[in-house]
Parts: sequence; structure tokens; C-alpha cells
Amino acid sequence: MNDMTDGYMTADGRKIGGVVMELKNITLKFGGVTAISDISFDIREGEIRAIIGPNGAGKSSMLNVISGFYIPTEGEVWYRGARRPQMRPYKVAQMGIARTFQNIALFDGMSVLDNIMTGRLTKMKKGLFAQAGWWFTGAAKEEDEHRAKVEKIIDFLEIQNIRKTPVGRLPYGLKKRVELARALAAEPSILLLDEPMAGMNVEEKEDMCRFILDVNDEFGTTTVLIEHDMGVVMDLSDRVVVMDYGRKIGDGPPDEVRNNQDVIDAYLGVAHD
Ligand SMILES: Nc1ncnc2c1ncn2[C@@H]1O[C@H](COP(=O)(O)OP(=O)(O)OP(=O)(O)O)[C@@H](O)[C@H]1O
Repeated sequence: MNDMTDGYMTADGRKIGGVVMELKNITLKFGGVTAISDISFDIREGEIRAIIGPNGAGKSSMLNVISGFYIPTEGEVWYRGARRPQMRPYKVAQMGIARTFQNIALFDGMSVLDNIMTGRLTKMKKGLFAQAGWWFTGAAKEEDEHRAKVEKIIDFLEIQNIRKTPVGRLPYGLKKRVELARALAAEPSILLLDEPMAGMNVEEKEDMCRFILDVNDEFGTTTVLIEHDMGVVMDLSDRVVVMDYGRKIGDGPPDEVRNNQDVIDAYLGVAHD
């Protein structure tokens, strides 16, 4: 399972590939606060990888390291076999890493369709000058291609009936689905989901779970998610990293992690030495 090249088969028959990203001995400090302390783990092609842990464990900080938003104080991020140099988050996005946010970050006044189109920005080759000469420069053809990709995602996530609706008018669960659609529009090779089910009712959670699994199945999207709802995590994930006080206390398939005494203690709030 830890071999760098081989994959493995899941119990439900999905093929998980080789390692796409490796986090090696990551430490992240904010002044005197150590948010992440010497954590290593890997992410494999096509898997659903969860990061869980109590409040303040360092999960969001870790997602921000993966997305390139934070540069670790120590340690290395390896992506597709090469050490990733320090780079701005939009460069990381261009490398194929897209994300959703804990607090929804959409443009309320814009339609669902236009919000999802913004997810294509990293894919757009024609710049502003080309847009000015829209037809002659081939920008029109490019725009058609982007729209076709976006329409496919809209169909897939079953949001055709709200494509013209301003996002600000949508209920919470649908906004989260639009955010997922926008991230998918970037055709990510790694999709990062920061608490995709937070604040949802049971029905909305079931829908979101189904969509995450369907996206993984249909597009083979490697997915890393942070989630508080343990039931959801255990149902969805292939492998789970457990963090507590900035340290890694567990890493493995859900059943293994569920029976790990350190994990049980962390969730029951057992005091540290
Ligand atoms: N920008 C920052 N500046 C200073 N300290 C920070 C910053 N971001 C996070 N921290 C601290 O780092 C630690 C880990 O925070 P982080 O938000 O990563 O945890 P978390 O597991 O995502 O928590 P939650 O589940 O509550 O969202 C906390 O002690 C937090 O206060």
C-alpha cells in the first residue's frame, strides 16, 4: 500500500493509482503557534482522502499548504514526482489543484452559469486583447469550448433548472453544489473540499455525498476533503489522516482509523500529557 508506483483496488472495485502528492515532514508556524508539526502523508490518484480532527487540529492549515496558499515553515511538497517549488496560489491552480471553501466564496449577484464559468479562468488561453477582437482572434471558438465543458458539469450535478438564477437567491445546499461545480470546471487533478457538508441538513448531506462519489467515479477526480461529520467521512473516504494539536495521530482506511486508540481519545477529549 505504501509503494510509490502501484495502486490498489478498493472493496467496491475502484482502482486507486500511484502517489500524486507527497507531504513530507510538514511544519507550519504562525509566530509562536505551531499549527502543523512534522506531518507526512501521501495522496494517491483517484482516491478520496479525508483529513479529520478536533477543532484547531490544523486541518485547514494543511489544506492551505496543499493548495499553495501557505508555504510550510519546514518540509516539502512533492507533486507528480517532483518537488514543488514555492509558487503563488494561482500557479498551483494552473497545475490542476482546485478547491471549495469552508465559508462559501461565490459571487452572489452573478448567475450560477457565470459563477461556474469563473472556474474556467485558469484554462483560458485568450487574454483581454483577444476578447476585444472576439470573433477574429478565435476567442469565440474558445468560449464555446469552455461553455460546453461547463454545461456538462451543470448536467452532471443536476443544476440545469437554476443555471440563470443569481447565486445569492439559492438555498445553502445548492450554493455548496455550485461551488463544487465551479471547482470541477477547472478540471482539477486534485480537488480540495473544505467541509463540503458543513451546515447542511441530512438530505442535503446525502445529496452532496452522492455527488462527491459520482464525480470521483465519472471523472476519476482525486479528492481531499476536510469534514467534521464522522459518519460521512467513514462512508466516503478510502483513507483518512487524523490530526490532533497539529500532529498526525492516525492514517489509514476508515476501519483502521476508527479503532485507533489515539483517535478515540482525541475525539473523546482525553487530556494530553
Ligand atoms: N492565520 C493564522 N494565524 C495565526 N494562527 C493561526 C492561523 N491559522 C490558524 N492558526 C492557528 O493554527 C491552529 C490550527 O488551526 P486550523 O484552522 O488549521 O485548525 P482546524 O483543524 O482547521 O480547525 P477547525 O476545525 O476549527 O476549522 C489553531 O491553533 C489556530 O488558531
